[in-house]
Amino acid sequence: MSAQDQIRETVEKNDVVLFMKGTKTMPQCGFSSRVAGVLNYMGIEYTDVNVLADAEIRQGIKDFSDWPTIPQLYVKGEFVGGCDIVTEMTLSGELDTLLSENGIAFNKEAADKIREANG
Ligand SMILES: N[C@@H](CCC(=O)N[C@@H](CS)C(=O)NCC(=O)O)C(=O)O
Repeated sequence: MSAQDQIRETVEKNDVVLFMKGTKTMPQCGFSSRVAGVLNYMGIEYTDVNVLADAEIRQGIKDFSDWPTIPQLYVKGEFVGGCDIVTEMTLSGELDTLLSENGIAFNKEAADKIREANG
């Protein structure tokens, strides 16, 4: 299967996917660590894809989204953004809305705590 087919299948079969450097339990880059940390803290179930394990996926995900960097978050097959966008969306409450609209469970109190701590 080509890298593009593999990526498409992954984002179609899993509600929330984070393409990242390292894993959700052992991130290997500060940007990936920040996004995984938010998702972990908010108790969101997600699939992590370590792009450092596969050079074709690392390049392929940039081509797939036409976005030059990693991490990349997908919800229900749609590209959401990287670290800056996910951080902004967390602080503005837009991420809560997006998750709710897509029926993705998350811990609202934890999301509120992130906002309180960064408000
Ligand atoms: N501003 C970016 C920061 C992410 C970033 O700069 N990632 C770099 C360094 S980890 C990257 O993916 N470079 C391409 C690569 O390593 O393949 C964001 O919001 O996600």
